[in-house]
Formats: sequence, C-alpha cells, structure tokens
Amino acid sequence: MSKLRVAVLGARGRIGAEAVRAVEAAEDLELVAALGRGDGLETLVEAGAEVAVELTEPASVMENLEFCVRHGIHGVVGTTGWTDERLARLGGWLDASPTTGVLIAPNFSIGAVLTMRFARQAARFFESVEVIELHHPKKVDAPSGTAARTAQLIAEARREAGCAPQPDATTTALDGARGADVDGVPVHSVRLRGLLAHQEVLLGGEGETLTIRHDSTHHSSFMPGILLGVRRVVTTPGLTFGLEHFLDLD
Ligand SMILES: NC(=O)C1=CN([C@@H]2O[C@H](COP(=O)(O)OP(=O)(O)OC[C@H]3O[C@@H](n4cnc5c(N)ncnc54)[C@H](OP(=O)(O)O)[C@@H]3O)[C@@H](O)[C@H]2O)C=CC1
Ligand SMILES: O=C(O)C1=N[C@H](C(=O)O)C[C@H](O)C1
Repeated sequence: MSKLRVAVLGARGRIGAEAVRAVEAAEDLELVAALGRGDGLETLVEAGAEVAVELTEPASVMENLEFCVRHGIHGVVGTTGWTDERLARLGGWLDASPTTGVLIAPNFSIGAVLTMRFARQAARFFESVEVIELHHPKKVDAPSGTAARTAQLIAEARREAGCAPQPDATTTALDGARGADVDGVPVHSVRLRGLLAHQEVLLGGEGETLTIRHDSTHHSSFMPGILLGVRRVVTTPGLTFGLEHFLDLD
C-alpha cells in the first residue's frame, strides 16, 4: 500500500519539530515537506502533499489553510486562535472544495480530550466552575485554546441543563483578578518556567469540590492524536472540530 504523503507547517517550532519526527517514524506515512516561516507554500503542491499538519501561530494559520483547502490538501490543525468568524471563513473554503477535510484539534493529547469530556459531564452538577490553565512562558496566546474550548463546553452543558449563573459576590477587583470570562466561565492563565501544558477544572458545590487535572509533560503527548488525525482526515471531508470525533468515546 502506498504511504500517505504528509507535510508539516511550523516544522522548526516546538510541537512542529516533534511532529516531523513522529511522521518520519510512522511506517504508513511519508514526510514530503517540512516548512518553516518564509518557505513557499507552492512546495506543498510540488511535493504532492496529501495532508498538511498545521502547527504555526494564529497569525499564519488562515493563509496556510486557505492555500491547502484551495489545492485539495487535507489539514490537521493544532494552531490556536479560532473564533466563530475564522471558522466561518474556513467553512466557506471547504464548501468550495467538498472532498477536502480539515481537523482542528484544540488539543491532541488523549488526557486533555478526556478532561474536556469529563468537565462537560460534570458541569451541570456543581454551582461553581472555574478553569485554570498553566503553560510554558513562551506561549503567545492566552487563554489556551484548550481552556477556551473547555469553558465553552462547560457553558453549553450548563445552559442545556438550565443552571443558574455562578455565585460570585465580587464587587471590586483588580483587572484580571477574576480571570477571563469565556461564555460565563472564569478562565485563569498561568505562565511559568518549568511547565509545558496543564489544566485544572475546579467544580464546587455545597460541601464538596471536584478537581479534574491534566498534565502534558512532553510534546510526545500530542503525537498519537496528530497521527490519528492524519490517518482519519483523508476520509472525513468538511470541518471536524475536536479530536474526540475520531476517538469513538461513546
Ligand atoms: N492542539 C495541540 O494539541 C497543540 C497546539 N499547540 C499550538 O501550536 C502552535 C505552535 O506552538 P509551538 O510549537 O509551541 O510554537 P513555536 O513558536 O515553537 O512554533 C511555531 C513555529 O511556526 C513557525 N511559523 C510561523 N508562521 C509560519 C508560517 N507562515 N509558515 C511556516 N512556519 C511558520 C514559527 O517560526 P518562527 O520561529 O520564525 O516564529 C515557529 O517555528 C500554537 O498555536 C500552540 O498553541 C501546541 C501544542 C499542542
Ligand atoms: O502552546 C502550547 O504549548 C499549547 N497549546 C494548545 C492550547 O493553547 O490549548 C494545546 C496545549 O495546551 C499546548
């Protein structure tokens, strides 16, 4: 069987370099291009890439994906910065290229995907829910894409269950003291040397609390998810948001 032809964008970055190694080590995949900033996207076409793994930065991801989708190259995207407006633009490009698939995964690690799932399940049973994400100090965006998605899932679950707003008597606060408000869920961002990617979901009810914590201690935690995404996206046209859709969790 012929190998799937894969390119990595952001190949010299922290996760991109790890992804290059993971694709090279996979027997069913062939790394045909490894692009860094300033490298021409035409290389993807010249190299015959079938899937592009996009691991760059929020300022670059849209231009890269527009090119890929226009050329029928499937995308596996870990880059953050997704808004409704960006998703709608991507949806428009995919409508014009109906056989092309794009997976956007706020987090490729199984533990983080399960954290989001468990947080969504638990959210309606507790009066209070807050999210704390903790990352390495070179991270450029806050809150993390994972924390933003976790908060959205929590908020959706609470809306569906008809939960009351969270109790919070704060009337005066320094800017940022109560975190960012993501769909009504406070999200706090820590940047600390020595950390990689970590998240806690704190849930509180009368006389009890529940903490769901996940730690990625190495970029290798993201690789099985990326490889799964690469293998599955080629037969999944359109937009898939979240690796859970490829994990048969139910
Ligand atoms: N979904 C997930 O599971 C994960 C997602 N991420 C996300 O992935 C992204 C990258 O993270 P990280 O590796 O830590 O960041 P880095 O800054 O280490 O890597 C990004 C790389 O992309 C390069 N780059 C920027 N623009 C382009 C472009 N147009 N074409 C090609 N390369 C480009 C940068 O070049 P230069 O060095 O010149 O700036 C850099 O080498 C972030 O959005 C992060 O949040 C990270 C880990 C897991
Ligand atoms: O920048 C990172 O490192 C990470 N980014 C993603 C995010 O913003 O959620 C995924 C993971 O947390 C690592």
